[in-house]
Amino acid sequence: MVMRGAASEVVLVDRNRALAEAQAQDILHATPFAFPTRVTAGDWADVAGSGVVVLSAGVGQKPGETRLELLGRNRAVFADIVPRVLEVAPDAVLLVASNPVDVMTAITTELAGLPPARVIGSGTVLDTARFRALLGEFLGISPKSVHAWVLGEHGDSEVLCWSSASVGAISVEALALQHGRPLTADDREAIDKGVRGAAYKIIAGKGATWFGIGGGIARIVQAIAGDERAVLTVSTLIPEVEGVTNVALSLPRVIGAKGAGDALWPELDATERTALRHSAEVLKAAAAGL
Ligand SMILES: NC(=O)C1=CN([C@@H]2O[C@H](COP(=O)(O)OP(=O)(O)OC[C@H]3O[C@@H](n4cnc5c(N)ncnc54)[C@H](O)[C@@H]3O)[C@@H](O)[C@H]2O)C=CC1
Ligand SMILES: CC(=O)C(=O)O
Repeated sequence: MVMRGAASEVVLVDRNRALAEAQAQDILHATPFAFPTRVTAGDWADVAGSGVVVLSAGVGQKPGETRLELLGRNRAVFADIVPRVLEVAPDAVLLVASNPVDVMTAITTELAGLPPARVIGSGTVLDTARFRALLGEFLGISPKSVHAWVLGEHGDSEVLCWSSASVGAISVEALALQHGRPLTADDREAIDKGVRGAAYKIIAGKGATWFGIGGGIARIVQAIAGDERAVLTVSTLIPEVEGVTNVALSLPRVIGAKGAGDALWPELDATERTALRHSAEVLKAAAAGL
């Protein structure tokens, strides 16, 4: 957030106060090279008046663990922190990052008793970024100029929307052909694996993922703070998707000061539509299991 100038003030709250203070100092020292942000460590009272509260407390995956396996532990953490946040910042947009982020978004919406628009999960903002980055690498094009989306669960059942992936006014497939390097089934599989398996690979190497999600969270906060009406793939509780009711998952949504606005219902091919239904069913079952 400091590197993007997404906030005028950032307060870090962690039950490990020494850690929050150390991180706050370290980040503050980057501000002369970034944006003039006030960065402090604080207690819940210091969250008062926030426009956005990012909820990232809890446990992360150990190597090989799935996101859904974290559910019970992180639900208990959120049952502790969500009421504390609402007590001091009742008007904030809540932005959930803790995993499994879709089910945690549904749980937070319920715990907070807020309209779904005010409780956003970072969802597939990160997977979408990974997809764009890998397609950009393959095509030799800036990832910022690649328009491609990952929908559904932020997790194993996520849906890479190949049918609508484009650059400029041309599909990625046609562009790859124009470049004389057609996108083969093996290329697609490698990109799919690179997106879907990214967290497992990074966690095996360094214990956690930091920078991709940091960039994604900052982008969402910036869109809220600037009331941008930017389209980002985030998770919110949806009454119905592909026949599955009352489930939180990612679709492209319009993000502004009030949180997540309308979904842009994507044009999907039959395989993607089936995969989105499966993803919704996986998430619904995980929430029901709890
Ligand atoms: N949505 C996404 O794309 C991503 C989600 N994550 C998720 O974010 C969460 C955090 O990940 P990391 O920062 O790597 O973990 P971490 O273990 O480094 O940090 C979690 C922090 O939460 C604090 N905490 C735990 N319970 C608390 C409570 N009741 N009150 C206040 N603080 C509390 C801990 O002291 C710890 O410092 C995990 O669930 C992880 O899976 C991580 C990366 C990407
Ligand atoms: C940890 C996680 O959810 C990710 O990096 O995708």
